[in-house]
Amino acid sequence: MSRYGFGSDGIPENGDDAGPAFADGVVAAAGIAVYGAGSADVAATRASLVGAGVPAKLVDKDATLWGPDAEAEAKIRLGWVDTFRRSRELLPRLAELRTELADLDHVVLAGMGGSSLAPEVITRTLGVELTVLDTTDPAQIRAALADRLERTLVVVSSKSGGTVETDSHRRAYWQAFVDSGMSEAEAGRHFVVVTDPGSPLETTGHEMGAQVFLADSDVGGRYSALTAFGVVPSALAGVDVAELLDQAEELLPALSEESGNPGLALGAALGAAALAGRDKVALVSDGTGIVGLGDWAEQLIAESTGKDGKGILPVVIETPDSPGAHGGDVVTVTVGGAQPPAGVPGGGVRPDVAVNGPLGAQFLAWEFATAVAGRVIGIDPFNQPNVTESKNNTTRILAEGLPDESPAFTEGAIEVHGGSGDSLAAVLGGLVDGIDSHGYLAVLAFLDRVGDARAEQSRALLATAAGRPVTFGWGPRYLHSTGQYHKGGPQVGSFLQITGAVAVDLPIPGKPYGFAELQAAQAAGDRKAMTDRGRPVVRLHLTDRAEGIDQLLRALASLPAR
Ligand SMILES: O=P(O)(O)OC[C@H]1O[C@H](O)[C@H](O)[C@@H](O)[C@@H]1O
Repeated sequence: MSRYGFGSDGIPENGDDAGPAFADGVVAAAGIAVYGAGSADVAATRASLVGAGVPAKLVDKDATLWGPDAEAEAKIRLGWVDTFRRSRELLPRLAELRTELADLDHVVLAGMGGSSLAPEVITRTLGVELTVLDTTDPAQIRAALADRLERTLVVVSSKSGGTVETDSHRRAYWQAFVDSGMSEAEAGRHFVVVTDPGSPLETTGHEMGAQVFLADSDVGGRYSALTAFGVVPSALAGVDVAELLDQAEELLPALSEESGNPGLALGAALGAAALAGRDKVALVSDGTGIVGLGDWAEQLIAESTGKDGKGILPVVIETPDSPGAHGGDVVTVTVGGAQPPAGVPGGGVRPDVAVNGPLGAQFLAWEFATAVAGRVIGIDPFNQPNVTESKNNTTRILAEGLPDESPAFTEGAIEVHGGSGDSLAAVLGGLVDGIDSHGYLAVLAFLDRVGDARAEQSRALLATAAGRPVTFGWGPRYLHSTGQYHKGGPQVGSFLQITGAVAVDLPIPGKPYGFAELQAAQAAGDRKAMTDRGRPVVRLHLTDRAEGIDQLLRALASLPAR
């Protein structure tokens, strides 16, 4: 029997003595079912968590669960457990606002990391349009500004109120509204602000004449899916958020239980696997109705656990057919929304663990599981000690100017910086060969998520060539997510950074730099954080983006598979 209760052909084992194994491996409540968390290792971990009273204590928001060093932060970070109650209070005002702003039917969400990832999953899953801006790419932002401006409602979401990308989007939209002939009062009507009480953005929002929603301040960004950060933009875009809150509420009672507790089962499975050396989690959508949860869970898991040289690396796999879902140090987790009765979870993948159930309950179950896994592996799941490193480098670079770097060589539309070899294929082959035996490769693309979307195909090609976990992140979005793990987690990463020429820049009103310079400084700042750690970093700069992406994909396809 496999260690997580699934057979090697992906069919749950239910022959011989393993007859009830599959059934035993299912922990379900409130529509959430966690399959495959019944192995001996997991059972021991679960028993020790139960012995320490963790489930009930966590539901009671006991801040002592992660040790004395984590206690102060945990005291102000456990509101996510029942935040859905407070979020309900927002619903009448949101309904009114939707009617009042019915003419603004193009909703743009400016927000980084925890301030945009949940609304993106919610709206994608429910098929509701929402334009998410979590980029500094000038072409992507210019395209958003040019799209139905007079009908655009911009939700500016930032917990701290000080995030440079979000502040820059706010400035660019304000300028665009005013330039289009709107009065300041009219422009203000096009903004909704979501922030923590007392943040600088609260003041700015009022000054702009925006609608201001204050979020639960005792919930950290990556745990904020069911707070105003998840609820406000989703509701304004047209989602029935009450349903999501109901789904979470229904799950809560089970989370304090010693058995029949899906959050505990998932957390114990992830934590036990990490302790046993399986510290990468491949997240695969099983195709049963939840779209993009992996991108949200990626931030939750990476930023919560990747620190002190420890952590769980989330690896988002595009489809059940994509390469890289399995590996000796990988736990394969499929995620879905509506497992048919008697259906086999996994959507064609051979999962170690399968999590299936409604989205609102998934959010709460994954948050609970991450906090539990954090205790198992011995880290503080609520801080992010290394996120500021790249930000500080970026600020310094913006003040001092971009580093003067010349490429090792240029091949076609690609300038190659770093690595060894005298052709693109050789450099890429060398990068892949150099991946640590317990390591991973991260592709970090500071490009246009929409216009340059094909760059994402590099992940699957590299996974095939490397035979090791390969992640893909759009910069600067990943800096607010997996960036913490890259710097704070086990130092076994190799990095392929992709930057691109900017044809037409976009100024940031009130700032001495434009988006192109900010984007370049963010890429350079993160490069520095990695090279300072001695990690292998290759940078490919595309002098022509479309041609450069083609060339890169061709070079990757030519690498031998492992
Ligand atoms: O909501 P904000 O304050 O703008 O923060 C957005 C993001 O910024 C930081 O990088 C944090 O590490 C993330 O956890 C957070 O979600």
